[in-house]
Amino acid sequence: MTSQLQKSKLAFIGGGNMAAAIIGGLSAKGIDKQNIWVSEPWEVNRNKMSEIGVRTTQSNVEAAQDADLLVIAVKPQVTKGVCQELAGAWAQRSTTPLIISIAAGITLVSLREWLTLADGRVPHIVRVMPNTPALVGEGASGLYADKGVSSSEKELAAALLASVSKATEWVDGEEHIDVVTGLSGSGPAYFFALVEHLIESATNLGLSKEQATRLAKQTCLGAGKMLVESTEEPAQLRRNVTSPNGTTAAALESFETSGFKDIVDKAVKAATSRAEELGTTLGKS
Ligand SMILES: NC(=O)C1=CN([C@@H]2O[C@H](COP(=O)(O)OP(=O)(O)OC[C@H]3O[C@@H](n4cnc5c(N)ncnc54)[C@H](OP(=O)(O)O)[C@@H]3O)[C@@H](O)[C@H]2O)C=CC1
Ligand SMILES: O=C(O)[C@@H]1CCC=N1
Repeated sequence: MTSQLQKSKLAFIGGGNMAAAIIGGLSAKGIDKQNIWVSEPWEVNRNKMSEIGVRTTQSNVEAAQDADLLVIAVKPQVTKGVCQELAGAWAQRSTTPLIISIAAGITLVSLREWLTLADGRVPHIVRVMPNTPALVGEGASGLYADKGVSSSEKELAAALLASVSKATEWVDGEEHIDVVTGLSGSGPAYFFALVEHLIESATNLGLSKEQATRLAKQTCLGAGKMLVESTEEPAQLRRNVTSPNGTTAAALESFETSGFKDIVDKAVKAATSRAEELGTTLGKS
């Protein structure tokens, strides 16, 4: 973590699942919780944040007061209102925080318009697509900076995400943030769904749910660790498990006969398209 991040005042607008994951990861990394403000209207989520030890408020404007870096962590559908509220409150401020928007699909064109101050100034904005494994310091994040974002601001944004992510990737086109959303933003849910199905299948075949759960979870973790730590390609790791005419070959053939590649391809495209659609229906494309 950079010293600049350690001494920055961080504000999170919205204290839901993704904010909790990032803040939990930051807190585990030892960042000063007194430097983190969260605004959250829902008392239950606000209390969860208070229990972590960060400062909480119902007021977005109060959370954003004097912030160096502000994370917009509300649903895409409420992003416009939040941005306009903040822009209104910042009219008298000589400086504005670096904005990090994690809202799926919401484009820089929209964010810029909604965040423009009365005197025409526009805060600097970085779009980021993180994922919930940030909570355990194993996040994967894609980033794209608006024009005008300085290299030190890019470093600050990257430092925030890198402190909770093992893969922090600047993408070379804004539209690629939607692809990151379809890959790693939504990705943890794909693996959770696969594990749910594995447990159900093994339970139906006679294992106890508890045993099946332990074995499936550890298989997922072990495979993930090999993917990250091995120098071999995913395809080679797959081949290493697959004995000719053995059990894995039988399962993989079944996957392919059921159209596995196509199923995954369609799912990633569906998520990517949904992100694009959110951008066009909720804002400006
Ligand atoms: N969850 C994920 O895995 C990921 C999510 N994202 C993005 O992160 C953003 C947040 O998602 P997620 O954390 O899942 O959503 P959540 O609904 O869990 O969190 C959003 C929080 O914002 C609160 N909120 C609603 N309106 C306001 C407001 N006007 N001001 C301040 N807070 C408000 C909500 O309160 P209430 O419930 O009362 O409405 C809620 O607690 C989304 O834009 C999503 O696209 C990005 C990557 C991954
Ligand atoms: O499902 C969603 O829309 C958000 C964005 C990526 C993960 N969750």
